[in-house]
Amino acid sequence: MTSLHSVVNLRDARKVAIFGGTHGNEMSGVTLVNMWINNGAEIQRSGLMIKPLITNPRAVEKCTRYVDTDLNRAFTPDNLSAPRNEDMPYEVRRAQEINQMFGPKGSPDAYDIIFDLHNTTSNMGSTLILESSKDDFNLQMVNFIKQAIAPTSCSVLLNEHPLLQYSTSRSIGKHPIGLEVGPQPQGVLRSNIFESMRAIVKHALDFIELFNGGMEFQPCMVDVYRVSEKMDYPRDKNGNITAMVHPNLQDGDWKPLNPGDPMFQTFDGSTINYEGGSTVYPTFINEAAYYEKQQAFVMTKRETLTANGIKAYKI
Ligand SMILES: CC(=O)N[C@@H](CC(=O)O)C(=O)O
Ligand SMILES: [Zn+2]
Repeated sequence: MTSLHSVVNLRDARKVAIFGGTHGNEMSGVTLVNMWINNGAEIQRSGLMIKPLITNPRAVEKCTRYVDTDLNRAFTPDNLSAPRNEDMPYEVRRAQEINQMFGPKGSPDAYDIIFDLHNTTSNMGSTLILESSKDDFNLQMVNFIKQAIAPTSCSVLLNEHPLLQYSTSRSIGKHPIGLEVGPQPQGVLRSNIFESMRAIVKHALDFIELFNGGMEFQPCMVDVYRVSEKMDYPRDKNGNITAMVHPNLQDGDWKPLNPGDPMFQTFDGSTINYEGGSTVYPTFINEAAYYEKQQAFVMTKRETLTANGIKAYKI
């Protein structure tokens, strides 16, 4: 391909974690991880240490997103370094425990790859979530997965925004990767969503095995949707919503929203249009968990990233 992008040598990846139940009511990840804890044959790969973990067992038990605070926002430097005490929110204590087991975040001891399994009530299909546009390993893995499941589509959401990025459970690993599959209601298990998630995890593990085995992956391009802005529902002065996602936008995740297109519908039937200056690609449209986060959907822009080729070197 180009001389700009070459093949780089990376250390092989030996320690892999699969997190489920970071949100206790997202049932595909909870069920798959519990299944793999009982019998890990399906996720074993030669030369790999693969550890499935229920990250928020109390929330899973209650079938709720979280108990005290959102675990997938809790892995901040402040939380992780706070002196331990019993009055801390449960999820902050749990974040410290998980960081000890799979991190420490930013250290050479951290797990190489952490998959975190989520479900959304939005019509997003299968989506891989990246936190860096520069991570050649993850970009190559995503490219491999996309090709493996084609013609079924798998979108890539890049959350690399200075203000909108958050401190995820997976962020303690060297190569954090989220897997978000929907639509699936909270607390519900749907076979199609479960199987899509399962297939993607298996392809990802195949990729890691091939990489460790010495396969060289050529430079590639990956189409991504980069998070640019979040959009709240229209609200009154008490904070109550005054409009719903417009029927034209509902379930239209990843479809272009052009200036002037309908966005919300008020209870008395009037339409609120998108007034932005350029086309965006909304996703997480009407996600149930985001009402409390004042978010009706997130806007993204399309971009093509280029990844270096990669090859493992052994030490
Ligand atoms: C619906 C949902 O929980 N989505 C995840 C996305 C992610 O893992 O980055 C979250 O907000 O934490
Ligand atoms: Zn989630």
